[in-house]
Amino acid sequence: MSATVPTMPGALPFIGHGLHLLRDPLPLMRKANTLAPVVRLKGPGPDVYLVTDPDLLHRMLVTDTRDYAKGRITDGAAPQFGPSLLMDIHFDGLTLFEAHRRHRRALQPAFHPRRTAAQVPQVRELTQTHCRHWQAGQTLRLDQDLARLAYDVTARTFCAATDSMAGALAALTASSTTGVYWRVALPRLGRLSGVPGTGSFKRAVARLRAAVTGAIEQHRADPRDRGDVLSALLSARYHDTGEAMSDEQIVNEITFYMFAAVHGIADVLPHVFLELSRHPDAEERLHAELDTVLSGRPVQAEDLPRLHYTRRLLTEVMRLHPTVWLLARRTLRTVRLGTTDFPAGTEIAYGAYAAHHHPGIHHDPLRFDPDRWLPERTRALHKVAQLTFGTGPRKCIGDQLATTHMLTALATITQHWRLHTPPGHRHRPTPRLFLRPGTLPALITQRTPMRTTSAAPAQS
Ligand code: HEM
Repeated sequence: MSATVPTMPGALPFIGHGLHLLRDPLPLMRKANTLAPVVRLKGPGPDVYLVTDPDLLHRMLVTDTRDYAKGRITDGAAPQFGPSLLMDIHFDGLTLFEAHRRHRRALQPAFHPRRTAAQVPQVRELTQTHCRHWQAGQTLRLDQDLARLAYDVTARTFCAATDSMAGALAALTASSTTGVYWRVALPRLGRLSGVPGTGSFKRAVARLRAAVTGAIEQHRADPRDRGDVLSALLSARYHDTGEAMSDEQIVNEITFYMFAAVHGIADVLPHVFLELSRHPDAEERLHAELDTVLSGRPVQAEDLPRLHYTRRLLTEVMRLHPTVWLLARRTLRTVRLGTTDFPAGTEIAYGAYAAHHHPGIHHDPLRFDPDRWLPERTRALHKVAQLTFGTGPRKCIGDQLATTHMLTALATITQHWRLHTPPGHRHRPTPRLFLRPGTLPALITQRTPMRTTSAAPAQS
């Protein structure tokens, strides 16, 4: 079957492309786009087939999704976090597809838009408090500083929890991306105890699980809806049996959600400020929109749908710097992709980074252009043009929540502050499990929002 699939150049004996994937995978992803609809990556373990063609991606993720399991993600992450929605979930008598649908249906109400919108004041206040320690003229490590904000926002909106939970989340994030990535990139090596991040990662997961267990006890002792995700999961029920989830399952879910959620404010927002530093025209338009829509007052949930340019900017930053840049599937039966049949058990990968940089999907893909997301222009785009949160039945369940948190924090910060990377700063992102911004210094200056009389939606 694989005779028709070209192999990515540069494979090394024994480890194949493993070292490239650990060291500098982003150029490899762009190169794959130029080679073929499906490209073989060699590994120390089984070969992985990276799908780059947009129509094949759509088939794999949307129309033929029943033919695939999560594969490596489950192998790499489930033993550490416990099985949860992101991974392969099994219920007796149901196919993998049906089991996922049943589980997702029970969890979905926790992410209802009304619940998410109700978190805006909390996220705004946490951001305002966080920024109080900033001083004009100061240079910050933006990557570290915004990560601290992300831990606070995540701990409070997911578990109504305070500092100790945020501390556990910080420890997990610091130790995790390398350790988990090694397990996913090189599953066999990942089982060895000397793999970077392994010991501290396991301790950090245990610490966060203990903190979530403590939060469950507190919620049970005082059972009221705190507006957080945990309150909603405690009242979640399976539609067919009316059963609640076990506490262990809730801990699995919440631990993994928080692990994922941090990366919005912690990783996407630094990339936003990087792009604003590079594109003063975009910064000017952002400020103009915020001043027109907010007129100097703090952002509210009702403002978010009117921040059209801010949303486009965020979408474009996540196109160029997609946090979840590479994902995997495993075929459950023989599937045909293009002209090749792949037998059951084949490892398949897809990447938001590759798709977002594919010249057949995006015109001039390296160019930063928030207006490519204007409604009249998106209509012409391929269905897989936006894979930041995946697509199809396995699309991110937290996409709206993450977007709401990011927009709220971004609007609150940029109303009053400019954060510019110093001239000559060389951006070195770290693509591990998540695409992180790397070291990102930023000089802070203050700005005073213009107070306009009109509160009409901005036409930017
Ligand atoms: C900027 C932040 C985030 C990004 C970029 C992101 C990205 C993604 C992507 C690309 C997928 C698709 C996975 C696949 O195709 O295999 C996904 C799935 C998922 N995400 Fe997120 N995510 C983010 C935030 C969150 C948050 C806040 C949560 C909290 C609940 C979350 C929970 C999940 C879950 C549970 C899934 C699996 C959904 C399913 O299989 O039904 N993510 N995410």
